[in-house]
Amino acid sequence: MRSSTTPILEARHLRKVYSSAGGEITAVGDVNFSVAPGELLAIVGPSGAGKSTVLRMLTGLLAATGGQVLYRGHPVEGTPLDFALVFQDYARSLFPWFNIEKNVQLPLVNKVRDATERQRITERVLAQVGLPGMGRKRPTELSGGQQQRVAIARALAYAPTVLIMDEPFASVDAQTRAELEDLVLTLRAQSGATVLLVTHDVDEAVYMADRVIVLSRAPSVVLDSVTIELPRERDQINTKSLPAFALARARILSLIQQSSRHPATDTLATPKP
Ligand SMILES: Nc1ncnc2c1ncn2[C@@H]1O[C@H](COP(=O)(O)OP(=O)(O)OP(=O)(O)O)[C@@H](O)[C@H]1O
Repeated sequence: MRSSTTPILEARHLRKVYSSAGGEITAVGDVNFSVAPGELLAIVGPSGAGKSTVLRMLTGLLAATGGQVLYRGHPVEGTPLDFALVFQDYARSLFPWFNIEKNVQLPLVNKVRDATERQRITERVLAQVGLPGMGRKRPTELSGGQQQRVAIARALAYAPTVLIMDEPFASVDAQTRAELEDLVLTLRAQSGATVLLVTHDVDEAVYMADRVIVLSRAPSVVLDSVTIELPRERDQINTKSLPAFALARARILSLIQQSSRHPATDTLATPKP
């Protein structure tokens, strides 16, 4: 998708300086980008580039030191109600003492007042993520991949306008990872949601995204915004065999490698006076 339309989300001169006992660390230097409605935007960069920090600022969970996040043209103060978040650590994002249904329904309690309707939505999303009839089980009775499906179902139940995912598939095996990537692509096609995905995995970013933002080492800036020239319908084997896939992958990997070879001088902690 091209971003010729009005952006739904914008990062303007985002900056984040963390203060810790050892001094100050400028994690995010000056990050600027915008996201079009319905776009799937992946954010990649070297380890420690500040990808998660940028994502947390976009969600309003973390205050920026400088700059602004705009959602539909308005500054974000606190997480907008139509955002849903999925993180890497499914084991900590599900409540082990609640069954699957209850876990999926928790964020819906204030949004959908009618309990029967909540139950109907829960059953629908569990079927959509391939876990029909599993609602009465507890998270510990499910595999890691199944637990992450529940986390995705919970986000989906909320019918978000913007789905934010931070390394959502990093803790599952390669086969499950591929299945979950395809699941998110299918759900995104059905819902039309805007999706932001932080990932370490350049192949995953190219496979899933419409566009990939490449961050430099900290203090990060956007090195490039790479539009992925692949058909919208993706397939784990055929898409990855296309020349356009290899070209985008090579370009992004080379940017990350170059960035890693030239460490930014102000990455190191500056001791407090
Ligand atoms: N709460 C915090 N307090 C102090 N420093 C932090 C905090 N959170 C992150 N940092 C530092 O900010 C920098 C960026 O961290 P962040 O987790 O955003 O990067 P990342 O690109 O997501 O990393 P990775 O790819 O390794 O997951 C790192 O140097 C990290 O140590």
